[in-house]
Parts: sequence; structure tokens; C-alpha cells
Amino acid sequence: MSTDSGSGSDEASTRDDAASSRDDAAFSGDVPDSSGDATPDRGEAILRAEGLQVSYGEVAALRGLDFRVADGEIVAIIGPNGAGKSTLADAVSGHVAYEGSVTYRGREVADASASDLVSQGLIHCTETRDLFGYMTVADNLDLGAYRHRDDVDERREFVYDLFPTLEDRADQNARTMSGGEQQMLAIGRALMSDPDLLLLDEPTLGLAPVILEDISDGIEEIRDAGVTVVLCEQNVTFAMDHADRVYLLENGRFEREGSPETLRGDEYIREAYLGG
Ligand SMILES: Nc1ncnc2c1ncn2[C@@H]1O[C@H](COP(=O)(O)OP(=O)(O)OP(=O)(O)O)[C@@H](O)[C@H]1O
Repeated sequence: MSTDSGSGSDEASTRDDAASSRDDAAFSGDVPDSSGDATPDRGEAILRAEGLQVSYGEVAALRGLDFRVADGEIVAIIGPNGAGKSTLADAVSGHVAYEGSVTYRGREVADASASDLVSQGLIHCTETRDLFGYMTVADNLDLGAYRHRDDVDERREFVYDLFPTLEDRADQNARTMSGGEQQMLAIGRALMSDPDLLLLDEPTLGLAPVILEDISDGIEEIRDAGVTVVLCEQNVTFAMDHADRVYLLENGRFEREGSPETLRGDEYIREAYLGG
């Protein structure tokens, strides 16, 4: 079944495309896991993938990923440009066709439309933010709540507590907000959808350190409010500072997996991503 929801999936592969790349891109399954902490013990898996593959025509973007995210965790997917982080987020949120299996709360993602997944609490905050630039901050937030009209005021209050700038700028058009403010608005709008699982794709992209602190505090508060977070991030330091577990994605494969503490001690991670 197609998972096309009309948001950029025209270029995505068919499942046959993905299948055709299976042989030359098989997953080795031997992600180094010296940590002993790979299995989440915080709760039941809310999200699980087995043999997840995505291809765009000839390009194999994800080459057979196995992962699980437990209820209440912050899990970071780190990796360089082109590693496949956004593709992973797109596959999990039903925006791109995939091979293998991805289940959200035990149900195959491909069997639901992207909008059904939103109704079930799986919310994807994309790298491009997708704000309505000529609408106000307040209206953008309200649009986030279009499928969940209960407790809107409570959720808006939570968002305003998290990012007070948004309340101060409630009547300002989104396009006139700074990059950092727009990122806060994108996360705030996602929260208005009442997520159980929030996929954040590159929330730190292009942001100044002072704004990163606000986003940082926000992510941990979101988790503390009971939302599971999958953080796709190129900023490895930021991701390591906030995640409970981390997967390193390179060229469509997981190369490392473990707790931030363990990965900070990994020589390859230190040299390639943490400046030695
Ligand atoms: N719609 C598409 N059509 C063709 N190729 C694509 C498409 N989207 C992604 N790709 C390719 O898939 C690979 C993974 O891209 P993806 O955007 O998922 O990586 P990423 O880790 O999110 O990168 P970045 O951090 O730069 O956003 C890249 O080689 C990219 O060029």
C-alpha cells in the first residue's frame, strides 16, 4: 500500500524500487553495541523498525535499519548530510514508501494514512518547518490543533510556557519571525497536535547557540510532559546532551548505537564527530 500523503513523496520510490536495492544493500546487522544499553528499559516500544529500507530510484537512502524507541525516551538519530535522517523521519511518519516493517504502537505505518498517524499522535516536525508565513503565530498554533480540539487552551498554555517568545509575538506573522523563533513555532505547532511521539528533524539547523539553549530546555520539558521524542540531528553534541540513546546513521546504515556516555567514549565518534 502506498503511504503517499502528498507531502514531497512524488519522488519517493515504489516498494519495488526498494526491493530491487535489497541485494546490494543488505543490512549486516552488526551495529557495534559495546554498551549493553541498547535495549530500552524505560517502557514498551512505541516505535519499532525491522529491515527498514527506502530507495529513491537508484539511490538507496536507508539500507535495512532495525531500531526501537521506548515510550518516554528521547532517541537521537545522528549522522552527516545525506546519511538518511530525514528519510527515516519521512518513512516513520508515513510520508515515503518503504520496504521492511515500521510499527507505531504495534500497527504497521504503511497501513495508515499520514493524517491518520497524526490523529494517533505521531507528529513529524520537518526540517523545513512548513509554517504558514502570512498567518500569525497564534493562527499557526491553532492550525496544529485542527484534529484535536479538546484541551486546546491547555496545550497553548503549555507551548507558551515552553517558549514565552511565542506568546509575546502571538500576533506577528510567522514569516517575520527569526529562524530560532520559527523553529520554536514549528515545535509549538507540533505540540498543539497533542503528540505521543514527536519526530524532530534537525531542530537546531542554522540556529545561534543562545537559541539552542531554549530549544534544548524545550525538548527535555516535552519529554517530561510524557511525549516520546525522536531527534534527527546533525549537531552531535546537542543530540548527545539530550538523548537517552543514540543511533549513528551513515550512508543509510546504523554504524553505532548506545547511550551518549558510551558513544562519547567511542574513538571513531570522538574523532569523526566530537572534534577528537
Ligand atoms: N526525494 C528524493 N529524491 C531523490 N533522492 C533523495 C530524495 N530525498 C533524499 N534523497 C537522497 O537520499 C539520501 C538521504 O537523504 P536525507 O535527506 O534523508 O539525508 P539527511 O541525513 O537528512 O541529510 P541532511 O542532514 O543533509 O538533511 C541522500 O543521498 C539524498 O540525496
